[in-house]
Amino acid sequence: MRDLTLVLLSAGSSSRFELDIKKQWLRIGHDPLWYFVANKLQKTGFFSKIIISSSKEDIEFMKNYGNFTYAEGGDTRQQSLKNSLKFVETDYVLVSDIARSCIDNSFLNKIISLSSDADCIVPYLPVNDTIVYDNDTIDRNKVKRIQTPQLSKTSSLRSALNTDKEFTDESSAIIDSGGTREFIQGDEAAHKITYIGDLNKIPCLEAPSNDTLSGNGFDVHAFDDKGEMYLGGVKIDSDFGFKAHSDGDVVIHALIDALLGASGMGDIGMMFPDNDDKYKGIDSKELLKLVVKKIYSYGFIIVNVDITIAAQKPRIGKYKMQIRETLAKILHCEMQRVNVKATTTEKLGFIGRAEGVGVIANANLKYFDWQKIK
Ligand SMILES: C[C@@](CO)(OP(=O)(O)O)[C@H](O)COP(=O)(O)OP(=O)(O)OC[C@H]1O[C@@H](n2ccc(N)nc2=O)[C@H](O)[C@@H]1O
Repeated sequence: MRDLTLVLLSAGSSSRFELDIKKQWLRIGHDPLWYFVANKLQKTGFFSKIIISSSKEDIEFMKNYGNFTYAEGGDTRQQSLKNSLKFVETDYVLVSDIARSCIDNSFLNKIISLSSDADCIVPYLPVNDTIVYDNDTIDRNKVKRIQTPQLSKTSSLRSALNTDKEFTDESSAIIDSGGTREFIQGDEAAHKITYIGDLNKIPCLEAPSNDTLSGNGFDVHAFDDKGEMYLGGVKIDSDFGFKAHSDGDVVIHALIDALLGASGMGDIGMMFPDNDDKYKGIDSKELLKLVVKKIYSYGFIIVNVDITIAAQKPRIGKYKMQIRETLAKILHCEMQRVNVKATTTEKLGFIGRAEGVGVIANANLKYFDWQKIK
């Protein structure tokens, strides 16, 4: 058995998937698709290391799930592969697209254990349809539908990728550089998810968990005797604002922490450090929009949020509806799923002494149910 590294390419933008969610973040139970695939392949014991190529911002979140080696993706599949090869120390490397999510062990074992001295071992499927190429009908027996995973000699692949030409698979690059490849019978089950309709052709994927994921957020800001006041994205009539690095919208900050908490993405200070000039005076609605985009792209949907504003002043009542409308629009959910409460502390503590405002928020999320759209 060869000493082997697995490279899983998962840095795609899912541009052809036409949903807010990136396909590698579809959930199988509680597991994102990329983790479902990496975990399954890790359990085969075939690989001395598993390298996953993904976008820089996704890698931060992915580290929550597993102790794989993460390589920053590039603008193209080939660039992502080159970046991943920097971490490969074995003579052989198996490269697969995360979107081929149902590779079974017998298929994998057939590729890995093939005794061949070719630079690349390539699974393919025959073509059953009539093929017309540039208006000419061609011999379909000479046509192959190439699949991954492909097994390459690491040195051959590295030198083959030392080119300005772009290839969509390893074997094409290796052949172009004068290397050799051996074809092996592919597997229909190793179908690649490209379009939403492909979800019907991936038998091994189970439905996402129906659990509700709950998170909470808490934030406080002291009053400042100058500046404008915003709460829940709404301008509040007052001659004082909040002491803060941003616009001090303590409602949105608590809500962001509730969303980050429910999705397991840490907290607001990790995502928007309060010593980063980029966020000085920033409209907190922009921070919320960034968080909501991540929530949806990572495969969550927002069920409801509930916010309690503890303040002796300002009076919140007349702003509640406007706050709910503003937040619901940013959260992409109906207004009845956004509840806003206000309370005083009966003049007790720093809030009762009107030194500042405290907010507690709760958010409930579910996983996007892709089974309903396929
Ligand atoms: C919105 C922003 C950006 O402009 O600033 P403000 O406008 O509120 O000042 C920040 O995201 C607002 O982050 P927030 O988390 O409320 O600030 P802090 O309470 O100071 O915490 C900053 C960071 O320190 C960490 N932290 C905080 C308290 C603590 N005892 N230990 C910690 O390690 C937290 O994990 C957080 O990520």
